[in-house]
Amino acid sequence: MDEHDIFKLITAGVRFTKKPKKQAPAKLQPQPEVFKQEEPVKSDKSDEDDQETTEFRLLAGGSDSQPKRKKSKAGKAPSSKELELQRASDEANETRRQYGISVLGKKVPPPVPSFEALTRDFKLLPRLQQNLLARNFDQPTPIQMQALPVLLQRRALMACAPTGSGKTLAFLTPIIDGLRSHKTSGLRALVLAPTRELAQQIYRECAELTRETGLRTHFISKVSEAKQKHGAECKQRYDILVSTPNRVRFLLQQEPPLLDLSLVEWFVLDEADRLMEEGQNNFKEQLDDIYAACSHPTKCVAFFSATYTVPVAKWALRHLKNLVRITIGVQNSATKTVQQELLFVGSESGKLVAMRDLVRQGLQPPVLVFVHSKERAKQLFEELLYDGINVDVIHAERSQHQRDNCVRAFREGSIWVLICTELMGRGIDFKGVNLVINYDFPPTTISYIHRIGRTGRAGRPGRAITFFTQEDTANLRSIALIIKNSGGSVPEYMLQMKKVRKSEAKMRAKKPLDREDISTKIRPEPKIDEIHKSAKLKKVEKTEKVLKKRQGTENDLKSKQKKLSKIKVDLKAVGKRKGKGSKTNKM
Ligand SMILES: Nc1ncnc2c1ncn2[C@@H]1O[C@H](COP(=O)(O)OP(=O)(O)OP(=O)(O)O)[C@@H](O)[C@H]1O
Repeated sequence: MDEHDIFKLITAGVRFTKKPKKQAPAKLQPQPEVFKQEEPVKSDKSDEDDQETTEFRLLAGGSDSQPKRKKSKAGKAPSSKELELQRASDEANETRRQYGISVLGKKVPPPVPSFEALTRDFKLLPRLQQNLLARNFDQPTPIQMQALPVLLQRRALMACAPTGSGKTLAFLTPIIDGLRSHKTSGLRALVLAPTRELAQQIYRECAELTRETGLRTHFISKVSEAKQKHGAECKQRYDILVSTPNRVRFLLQQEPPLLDLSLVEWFVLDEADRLMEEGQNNFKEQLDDIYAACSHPTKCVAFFSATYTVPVAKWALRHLKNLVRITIGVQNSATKTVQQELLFVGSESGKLVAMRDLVRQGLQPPVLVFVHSKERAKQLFEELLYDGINVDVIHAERSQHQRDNCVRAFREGSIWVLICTELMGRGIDFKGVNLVINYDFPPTTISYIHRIGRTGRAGRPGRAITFFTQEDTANLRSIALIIKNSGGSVPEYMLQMKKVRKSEAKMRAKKPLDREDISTKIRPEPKIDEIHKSAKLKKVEKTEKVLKKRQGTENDLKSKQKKLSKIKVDLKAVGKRKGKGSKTNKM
């Protein structure tokens, strides 16, 4: 079995043989036969769910789009046309079952089993055909098999397929085929991704696929450059724009706007669930403005991700006409090509010991290491650099130039270990990453699925090690379940742990644990007055809580709270001046 065979098998996900209705629990059943566009997606109350917004559902291969067998009138034999339709539909469903493809929607076109069938049936642009052939891919992946014909028919699509299963090609090919040749009218396709690195990667793939088609693709690297590229005086118009939402919105907000999106026929969101997240520092608001500016009445809208949340599905069902939903394998699950391990390291300082142990045993580069903040990324970088490891670090505080260099060096193999934050957790396709280390426990299962998906891509095997301490046990059960569901083994006690309340899981996702610094430096013992002050601060906070609960006049409460917060600010200022001196580290 070669790499490609493994890829096909793995990305096809789990297959289920149809069981009689009585035996299968309701939540494991495929979707109902008739597709109801208006019906909101309900959150499955499955045990695995540790987040309010996460939808875990096992979907059987097959389709609700299957034409129902017409009863022949008064025993009349079906016509040859009817028989032909039935045969085609049975064949499509068999392919779907074989590759773990589930579809929801009306009249979903059959999956295309080969690139030859695709080019023949859809008469793909000849130059695009050649560019696809040049990639030397033997066969479309399951998501490509089903998403390509759907998008080539310009249907609205919400697609969910495992990490590293070729979703990028699944949306770029129909865009390029749909646009065909360059037009000077302006932008006709917009692809949005949550990070600059991912947008740049999509742009590079688009540049390869559009080679010699005449189509012009642009990636907004610097907004300052965008004025010349897109402003009114710009003569050379682009056909496809790949960007992050904030850059696009910035250009739309200029007076006069530097972007005209009224001709956009293709609107694609990669990592759609991340882009649609609401709340502070999220993209949803920007996306609303951008979507409103894409006023073309018949634009094709497509959402892609390896994970989906209920609000995204609800939005799609409410706003997109004639929507098709595709799921490959089990929704919101980790890719099966990754061998996953959970490693108990005791305490924060135990992580450095474990890391050094792994290095001593011999790391097989390239290795990606995830931590939860830029501060921690810098700290770990210093430590590993000191150990003489060929390491670099990437986080939002580094300049664009530094980030680009870092990504390039890691791709080229001159950097062996790359420390990163959530910034690199999604979408980035580093070829051949052998190992992902979750130095800091991922804040959510969704984050875990994406982080470990940086390895084990395109059918290659990968390995992921997740460190956990006593403090991380709250989310341990849900991640252990993800590992179990993707074929890995985990100790039984982890699965028996208490389920975290949704509110707590949500809070943890928003506010990760306050962890001890990563350092082997010996720190001075805290001075007595500092200990005293931190105890006093705790007391103040406690009193504040009690006051909030207590009934009393509002004014009284407010003035007391004012006094307390002043004391708190003063104490914090003292604490800050003393800095990290109060922390101890045992290493
Ligand atoms: N048909 C194919 N056969 C083999 N490899 C493929 C095929 N299509 C794409 N690939 C390769 O698979 C790798 C992963 O593709 P891609 O980055 O599109 O994955 P993805 O599904 O978007 O992953 P993620 O969810 O992590 O963003 C890429 O290196 C790509 O070149």
